[in-house]
Amino acid sequence: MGIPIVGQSLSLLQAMRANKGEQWIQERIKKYGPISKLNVFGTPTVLLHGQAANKFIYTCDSNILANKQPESIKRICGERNLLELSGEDHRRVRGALVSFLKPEVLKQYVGKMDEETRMHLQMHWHGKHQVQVEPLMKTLTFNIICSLIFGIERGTRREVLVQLFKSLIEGVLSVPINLPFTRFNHSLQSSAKAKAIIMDLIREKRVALEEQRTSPQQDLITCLIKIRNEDGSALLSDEEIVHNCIIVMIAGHDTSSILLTFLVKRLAEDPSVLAAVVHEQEEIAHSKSNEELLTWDNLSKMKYTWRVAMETLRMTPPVFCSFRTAVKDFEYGGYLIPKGWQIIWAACMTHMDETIFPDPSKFDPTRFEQQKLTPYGLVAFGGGPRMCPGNEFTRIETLTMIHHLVTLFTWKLSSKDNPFSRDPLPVFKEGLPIQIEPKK
Ligand code: HEM
Repeated sequence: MGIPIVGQSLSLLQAMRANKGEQWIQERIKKYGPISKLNVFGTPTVLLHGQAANKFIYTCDSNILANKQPESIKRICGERNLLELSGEDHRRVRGALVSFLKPEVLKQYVGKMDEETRMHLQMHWHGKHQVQVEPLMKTLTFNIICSLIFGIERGTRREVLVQLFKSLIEGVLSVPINLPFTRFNHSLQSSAKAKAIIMDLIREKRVALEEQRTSPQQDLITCLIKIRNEDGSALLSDEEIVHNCIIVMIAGHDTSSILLTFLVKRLAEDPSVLAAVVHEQEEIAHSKSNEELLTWDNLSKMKYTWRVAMETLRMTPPVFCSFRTAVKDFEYGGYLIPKGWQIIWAACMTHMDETIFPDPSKFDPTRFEQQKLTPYGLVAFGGGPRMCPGNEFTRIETLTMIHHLVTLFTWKLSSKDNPFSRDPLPVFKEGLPIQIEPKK
């Protein structure tokens, strides 16, 4: 089990920071097989690996395996956030979120996302010779969430919220010591201010709904206020709305900005993939005027581009490993796993399994043309009842941004080496600088 308390945490964290997490896990699997015990963050832990393990974890009853997040997330987001809930509570709150994040509802927001994307490009890309992709993609996904989730237009209020979220997020993976001047303390203070702003928004939107000045699907907050139980009472408390807006912002903005960053890198490195994406996107661009916003119908024609995104998610999934906790003793693969033990799994290790993805080291978007997706093989968005409810949201923002990038600009990487670490999400050391030129 390694040195007590520290166990294998340090070597795993070091491997992740050096972007060698996959190798670290692979070596353990080679040495000990797909089920092995270790000690991570002072807790006895079992590492599970493989497609069957993915299926078991994703579909396991929450009476056996509970979701487990660092204490800091619970304290910063609030205890009613989706990641902390299980059973009926989880189903109810998740159902409410999905009622806004489902494709039938999101399709009406394609134009709004497109407007945000165009404004972003106007402010941060046009007229520049060099940009840093990673921070810019974060700004983009942040603004898109502000617009669609909070329904806040650009202006002072959005700026205040953006600053609060930046500080709030810095504490999410910090040591939860609440002393003045710790990162965690700043984060808690920012979280309290952000929660107060969201609470004000709830009050304003409730009045707007009563006065019929807004539609029930105007943004996520309005949608959540409007959802009722059969007896007419509110399905979610105001506290639940606030805590879940914060978790959606945290879960939603970094992950999709990472996908967009890796896509820009991939397109710069792979001329044949770039050419096919440009061909698909220019056909769509030529079918409309520059002023016309993208539509759901346009997105449904971006099949190859989305396959490139899926292949990017396969090879560099933003979420590397996740945790659950054993709520009671259970048996898996002939081993007894005791109550209280932690389960760690790097679901994405199946992305490199050649029995699921032949020639797994080759970047090949066309594999998704022929290949029927093996269940629990491609799991960048997780699986089962906790599968990412933001996957459609991600698809819309990714396709919209890539459409504009490849039709408006050409680019090349400023440097050959662009190392990134996992902290735990991928972070490029130099932010991925690129040189850009407008297309003639
Ligand atoms: C490339 C983009 C994204 C990736 C790779 C991603 C990945 C994931 C994964 C792997 C999980 C499941 C974790 C587990 O089972 O432990 C998850 C959950 C979640 N994601 Fe995403 N996500 C992305 C974008 C988004 C977006 C845009 C939103 C919101 C608009 C979002 C909101 C959430 C929420 C709320 C959960 C918790 C679900 C639950 O516990 O029921 N994600 N995500």
